[in-house]
Amino acid sequence: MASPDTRPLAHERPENHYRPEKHDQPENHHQPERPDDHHQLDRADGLGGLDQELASEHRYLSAARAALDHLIQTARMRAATGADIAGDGYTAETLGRMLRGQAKVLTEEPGSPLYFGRLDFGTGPEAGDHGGQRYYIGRRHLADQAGTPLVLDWRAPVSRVFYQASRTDSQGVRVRRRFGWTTRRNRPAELTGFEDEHLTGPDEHLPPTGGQQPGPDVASELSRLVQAEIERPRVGPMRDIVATIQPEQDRLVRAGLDESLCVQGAPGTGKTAVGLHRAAYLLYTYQQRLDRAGVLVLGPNTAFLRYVSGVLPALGEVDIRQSTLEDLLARHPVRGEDSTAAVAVKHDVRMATVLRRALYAHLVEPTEPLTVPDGSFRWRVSTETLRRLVAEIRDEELPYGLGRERLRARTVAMLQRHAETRDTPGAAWVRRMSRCRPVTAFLDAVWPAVRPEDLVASVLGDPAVLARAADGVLSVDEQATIRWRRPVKARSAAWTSADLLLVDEAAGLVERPEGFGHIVVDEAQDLSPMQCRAIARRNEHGSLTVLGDLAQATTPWAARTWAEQLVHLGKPNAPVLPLTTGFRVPAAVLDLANRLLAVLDVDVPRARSLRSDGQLHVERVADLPAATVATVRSALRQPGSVAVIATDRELPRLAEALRSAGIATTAADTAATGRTDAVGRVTVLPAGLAKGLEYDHVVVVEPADIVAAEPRGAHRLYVVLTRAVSRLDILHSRDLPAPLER
Ligand SMILES: Nc1ncnc2c1ncn2[C@@H]1O[C@H](COP(=O)(O)OP(=O)(O)OP(=O)(O)O)[C@@H](O)[C@H]1O
Repeated sequence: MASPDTRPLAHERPENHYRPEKHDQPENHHQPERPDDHHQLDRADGLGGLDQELASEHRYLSAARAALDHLIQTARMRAATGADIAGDGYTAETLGRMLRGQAKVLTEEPGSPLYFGRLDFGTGPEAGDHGGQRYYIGRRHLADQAGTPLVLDWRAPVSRVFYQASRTDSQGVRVRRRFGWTTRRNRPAELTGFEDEHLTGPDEHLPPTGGQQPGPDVASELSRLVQAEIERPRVGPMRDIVATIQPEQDRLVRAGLDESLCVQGAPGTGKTAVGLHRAAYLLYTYQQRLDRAGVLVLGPNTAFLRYVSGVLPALGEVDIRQSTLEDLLARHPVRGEDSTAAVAVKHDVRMATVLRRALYAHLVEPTEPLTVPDGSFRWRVSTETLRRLVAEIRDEELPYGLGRERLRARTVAMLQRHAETRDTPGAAWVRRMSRCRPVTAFLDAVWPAVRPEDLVASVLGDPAVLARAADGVLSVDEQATIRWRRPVKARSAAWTSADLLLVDEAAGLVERPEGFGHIVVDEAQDLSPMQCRAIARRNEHGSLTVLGDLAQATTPWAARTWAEQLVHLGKPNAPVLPLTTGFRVPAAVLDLANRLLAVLDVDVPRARSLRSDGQLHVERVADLPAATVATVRSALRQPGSVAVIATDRELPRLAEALRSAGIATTAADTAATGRTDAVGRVTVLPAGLAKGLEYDHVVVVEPADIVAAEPRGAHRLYVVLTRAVSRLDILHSRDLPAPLER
């Protein structure tokens, strides 16, 4: 990349923060500012100089905006003429699509800030090639017409320094500047101030964040703009954290494409954010490799995916597939339902052995020679040779379908050897022999083609097939649990969700599925071994980012250790790296939730919150619906989102009480659409859907019921309590679960 031009580092002042008075009342902050977040400048201390500095920043912004406008116009013009200049229809269409896409991406975020930070390198040896340079860092690369970079992409190598440099290790940076912006609908973001950290100058200490000490890796001198961003009310869907990625997160985001990682992180430590930013980083850095292979992000449910769906497009990445595992495996609609016991057996890793055995039971040892007529000749392959070929190919452990094709090819090669004694058979001869009836009949008898659906239907529908394949693997009772009551053809089977997992396993035995270059797996603690295998076979040659928290494991088959889970995911050597600094949950709430860890029986590091600003309120009440209405009413006096979380059983009567009281609510299935109008501010959410989501104010109703509702109820309660960004109300009429009692 060409090096950005050097600009004079004029007008520097030692002050950490600057915001001119005229911008005192922004409407809607991109990085919210509160008047007391910024040191107001003493006029005698050089306001004139700082005004000049801000004026100079505004001039830079104007230049950047002009460059962006030019880019947009050029892209639009090219999109309009692209079809005419391309040589053929296909190229025209591809080019047109690309250019239209480019124009769209550029114009889609007219209001968003073009950059969020600036680095001024010093001239000492640590600055290396960057000595004396100044770089602006933003979401996208932007250059002027001459090609001079005006804004560097946050993923560019030098941008790493923006996230990693500190006073103890300045990495050559003299000043790191963060910009404050306000955004207003349909208007360009307004630059309202900036904040400087002098990393090599005299010790200018930013006030500590207060409350608990942050983790060792997090800058103990947390920037006020970063603090404000972390504490801002949550409205609408999840946003990117590109301006405020912390050093411990940045190290995970920027790990190389060949590195598989497992991130064990307590609630709100930014696992999801890290996973999404990592996907964007990898696409930028390894574009060619990943353009072909693709990147997949797997999330636990559609509400969660909807909540996070805006993050990657905001980072300019629209070609990343985001899906639930169920949707990824949905070859057929789900029409049936399993008993709890049947689901447990079908998700058990032993089913992989059962299916493999059932599949390979189709192989039959050759018992007679193969004879193939060829004009006036007849070629013959002996029984013994055929047996040897089958045994050799079996040992190669190819997918079953490829094994069949290899047997075809090797058999024809044998025939060819005979034919070569008379003639020189060419490609057409090989093709003809490959498809001739005797060869295909031989394959059908010895190595028959098997469809995955038929295999699963025969295992579940034919007790004799199941008994043979599951002998010594599943108990007789377990076999009875999963057996269909009568045989059903695959075509008319009422597949259950767990059956489709078996069909996918079977398909993976028959053929290699389409793989991805990188897969980000969120909430990975909840995956069953069979689900892990479905991911592993799509990632044989790629790498994984595994994100999760053993303490939040709520499924019956959830992992107890990462070592075990990583084996099923096919990456046994991936390092398990902790994230322990909480960005969501305030300290008071986290302290309460952490008390549950003692009964969860998992070995995880505790989270420490960066936030001391939250509120926790626990109240025993006689009338839960009435208390919920009163609590939500008072919650609505504050900005931000509100969620009422309870068991499935409790929720309808709470929703009804809210409705009767005239409080509009959003149902759980639309909970994550990011509506910010009054109707969408209150969500009623079953405890089972809360995972991965967050709300400013959470009202948890009757925790004891949440614990009692399912075998891993205490884990569920831990998830539910840690959804709160600012305020948590716990309403209960029964005794609280023991760990929560004071
Ligand atoms: N460096 C950061 N700067 C600002 N906000 C951050 C940062 N890291 C995380 N956050 C915010 O903290 C919240 C929690 O992040 P995220 O949902 O990624 O955490 P998580 O570890 O996946 O949580 P959970 O396990 O509870 O689902 C989000 O709102 C996210 O934007």
